[in-house]
Amino acid sequence: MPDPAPGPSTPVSAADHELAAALATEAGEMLVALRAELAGSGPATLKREGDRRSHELLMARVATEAPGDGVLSEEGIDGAARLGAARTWIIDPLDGTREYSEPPREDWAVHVALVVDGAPVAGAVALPAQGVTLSTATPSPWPSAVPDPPRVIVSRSRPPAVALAVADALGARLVEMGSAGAKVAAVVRGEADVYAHAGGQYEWDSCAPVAVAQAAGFHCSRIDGSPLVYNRPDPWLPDLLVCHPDLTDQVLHVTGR
Ligand SMILES: Nc1ncnc2c1ncn2[C@@H]1O[C@H](COP(=O)(O)O)[C@@H](OP(=O)(O)O)[C@H]1O
Ligand SMILES: [Mg+2]
Repeated sequence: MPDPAPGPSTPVSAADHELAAALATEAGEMLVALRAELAGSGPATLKREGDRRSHELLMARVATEAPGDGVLSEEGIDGAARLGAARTWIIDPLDGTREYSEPPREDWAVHVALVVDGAPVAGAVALPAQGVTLSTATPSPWPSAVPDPPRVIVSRSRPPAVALAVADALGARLVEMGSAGAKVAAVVRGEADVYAHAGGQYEWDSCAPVAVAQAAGFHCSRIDGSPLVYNRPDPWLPDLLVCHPDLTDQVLHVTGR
């Protein structure tokens, strides 16, 4: 009999997967309603109130539903408690804040992930304007065949040179989209094949998307192929590769393994 695979020392239950999905969906529904309520009030108000209200909702819900766990949120004040916690929730209350402030754009997301021993073990990415939540509670179908030409998805405001180099090497078509969560969701849903990012991001930008993509069979790593490790003292995690497993070797050949 083979040795059991190494895994987190703290059990993760079905309830954790369901909680991640429920929280991301709930915050997303609030954000959709808030966007309608604030129609006409301008992008700065939408950005400020969207970030703040979603963070407040999620912090209150985690405190009630998972009281002993640590939390790291983009909009919170970080402390040392999460580093000593056996389980830590890593949350981006509104990813693609800029796109949220530009209705009717749909490329923004809510990220909720649970990290144990540095690994995202449960997570959800809500795409509230599309009425969709991807989660580890019900993993998305395994990747289907890569089309010809493949599609490389990039930031609409700051596409990194590495993504353009990958697209060039693969003879791929570029697809522009806001939000890290929306881009990873597009890969998981078969609307793109590679998301290669470099130059800046934080753990909350990629943690829940990576939980969802890994559960659906996609390759997830740093841009050089090394593992993504979460809940470190410094949440700066500037690069990311999520791609169709059939393209991993070709992409890593370009991005520097
Ligand atoms: N160079 C950089 N430095 C810091 N954060 C970056 C970044 N490039 C992208 N991000 C963050 O990654 C998310 C997706 O960005 P993009 O849409 O450009 O791909 C955004 O998160 P937020 O909207 O939560 O701030 C954005 O702030
Ligand atoms: Mg973000």
